[in-house]
Amino acid sequence: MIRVLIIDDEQAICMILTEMVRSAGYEAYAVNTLAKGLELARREDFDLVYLDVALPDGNGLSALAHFVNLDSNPEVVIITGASDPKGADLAIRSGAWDYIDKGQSPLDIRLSFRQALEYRNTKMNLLPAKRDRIVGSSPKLTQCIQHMAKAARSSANVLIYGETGVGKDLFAHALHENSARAGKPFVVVDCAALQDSLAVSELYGHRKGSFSGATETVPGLVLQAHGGTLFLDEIGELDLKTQKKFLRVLENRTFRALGGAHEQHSDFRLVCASNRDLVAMVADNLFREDLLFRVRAITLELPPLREHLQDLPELVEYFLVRTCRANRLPLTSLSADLMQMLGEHFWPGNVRELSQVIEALVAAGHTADELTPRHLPIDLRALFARSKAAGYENIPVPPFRLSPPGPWKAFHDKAIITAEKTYFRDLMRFCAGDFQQAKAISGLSQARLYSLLKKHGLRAKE
Ligand SMILES: Nc1ncnc2c1ncn2[C@@H]1O[C@H](COP(=O)(O)OP(=O)(O)OP(=O)(O)O)[C@@H](O)[C@H]1O
Repeated sequence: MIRVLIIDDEQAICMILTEMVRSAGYEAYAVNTLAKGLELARREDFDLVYLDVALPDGNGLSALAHFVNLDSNPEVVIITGASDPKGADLAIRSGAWDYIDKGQSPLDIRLSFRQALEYRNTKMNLLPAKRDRIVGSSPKLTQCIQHMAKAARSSANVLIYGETGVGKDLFAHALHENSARAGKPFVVVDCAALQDSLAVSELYGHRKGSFSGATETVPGLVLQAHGGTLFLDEIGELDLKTQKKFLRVLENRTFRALGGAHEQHSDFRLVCASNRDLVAMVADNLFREDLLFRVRAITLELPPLREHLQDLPELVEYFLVRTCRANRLPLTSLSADLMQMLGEHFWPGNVRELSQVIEALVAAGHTADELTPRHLPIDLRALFARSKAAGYENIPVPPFRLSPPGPWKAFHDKAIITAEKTYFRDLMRFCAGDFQQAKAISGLSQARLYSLLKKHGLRAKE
């Protein structure tokens, strides 16, 4: 939807322009001071700005550059009650789309409006997207690239959704590269690795002496992203306390470092990624609804690889060339039956899994003229066979994790018990039940080995 901002202190002009915009089916917002106009335009995206010259708190022409350089890069039409050729010349040279006199006929004003919108439409659709390192030209992927490029031209917060390995990080980076902030910092926050106790210091920084061990004043990631893009990867992993604090930062882009006396400001554009279903997490009280609304002004959903298999040959070629080059090996190719096998696989790990499969293939078959199914690692061959036999529809989709993984301690304890059990089962199998040999290999004391075997229901030969 086209959005138009009107900045004029004359009520009548605001009404005429608002009426013109709304009757054309678009959104109009009118304010009567420069400060309010700038504040609104920095907060929200506009396609077109009508800017008066003589405003109560400043001169519109002098503020023109602030509007032209906004992330949304709106078209600006200067409106004046006292037009003069010098002012018109200056306005156009400074990036305004048009310069109109309030005394012009309504017909002329409408004509200028239509032309500005036509220009805007052409500009928005024709700018080619920089693909960064995104490979693939299927209709699905092309559409995602177009959405990404469109999102990049606004300043709205973007949430990138998709299963693991579909390219969320890649798209987040491409979005930054396509935005007006390209060339400025692109700061990644790995929310899954953010430890609860250190989250504040990592995000907002700390002052020297603010806690034992704080020997230096360190800027946080939020400040490092000033002028550029802050990318919150796996935002669903943020704990509720950190979510609450970050929501406040998002509202006005100000924060306070640990031990800091003053609020600091960071002008960052926010992009987030998640492979978890944040809506379900909201229902389970694991994610704040207000934060979700803020971060998903624009949503970009990336398809799993099995839904754009037309890209498989291009991706295979890309990873093959990349792997052979990195290992200084001659370029090789894939046999037709191997290609067919890859095309029939379900790809639960998506493009990341494909890149790993190609690396494994090259490692196993770099001396062969051609890579064939026999160069696939045995477990992959078995997996491919299983998924082929089961048929796509019988294999559970590796979805967003719909239920929370639960507390870390329970997960950790369970994982340890499983690993222990595997170890002692393997140990006793290797030793054919010989307790003394098992004791020697494991390095455990007699009593400890007994108790662990008992715990896991295993028995030794006396
Ligand atoms: N379309 C693509 N073209 C080229 N490489 C891709 C593409 N999609 C993904 N990749 C590669 O696959 C790997 C995984 O991508 P990425 O890390 O962006 O996925 P992700 O969706 O963020 O995964 P996760 O949710 O696990 O963090 C990376 O090496 C990335 O470069």
